[in-house]
Amino acid sequence: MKLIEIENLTVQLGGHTALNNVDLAIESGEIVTIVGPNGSGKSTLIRTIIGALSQTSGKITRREGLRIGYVPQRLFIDPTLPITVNRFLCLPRKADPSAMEEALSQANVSDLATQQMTRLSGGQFQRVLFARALLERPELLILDEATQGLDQSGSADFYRQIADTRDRTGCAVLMVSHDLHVVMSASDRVICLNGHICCQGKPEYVASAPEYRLLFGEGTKGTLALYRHHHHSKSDKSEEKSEAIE
Ligand SMILES: Nc1ncnc2c1ncn2[C@@H]1O[C@H](COP(=O)(O)OP(=O)(O)OP(=O)(O)O)[C@@H](O)[C@H]1O
Repeated sequence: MKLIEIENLTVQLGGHTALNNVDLAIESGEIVTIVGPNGSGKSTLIRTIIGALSQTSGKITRREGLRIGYVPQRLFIDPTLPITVNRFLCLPRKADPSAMEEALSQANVSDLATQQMTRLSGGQFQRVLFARALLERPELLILDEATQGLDQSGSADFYRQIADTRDRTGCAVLMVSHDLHVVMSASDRVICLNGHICCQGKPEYVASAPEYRLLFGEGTKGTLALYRHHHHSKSDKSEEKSEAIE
């Protein structure tokens, strides 16, 4: 079932065309990752989907009553403002204590409930933002470079958590990432964006697509190795294709 359908989306910002004729649909339960160079319109796409930006033309159809959980790239909290994790989770509206406990546990930060937000490490902070998004009981979880500032193993842990959440709740996930090496293996579908969609498909297909290689170069061996590591029992044709290009 389609949760979101985007048709012919064009977004102009200050006279600059950030997105041009983008078509995209997100199906229930799939993990979709958007990759693309700096300035390629990734955040613009996400922000238009959540309604923070308006499209210049085109159409976005959201399934009626769709619950979206959003994890931003970063969030500024005034360092002089004392606020605990539990209180933060109650913004903008009060949350049920057992739901907060559950969300923190799912994000693997149960022990941080009474900590001050300003004392959290970058990784802990992002996990709390993730817990906050989970409180919405999202059918679609949207993450905009949520692992920015995390090291590679921290990012890999974070993506594992996201995949676990999808497996447990059946939510779809749409995320933007620069962590090509780890994110490809965690995705069902990768969309390569550069103002328009250059190519899209299964991770191993995109990694070998000429359009992707033009943008990111040939250095995808790590991606493919990791992909195979997670899916070594598969022996479908696409797997053979990813073997063949190394
Ligand atoms: N308010 C604005 N006015 C004019 N141009 C803008 C505005 N906001 C963004 N842009 C431009 O739109 C383009 C897309 O920006 P966007 O932030 O969506 O890219 P991105 O792919 O998310 O980049 P990054 O990987 O660096 O986060 C960029 O060229 C950017 O300079």
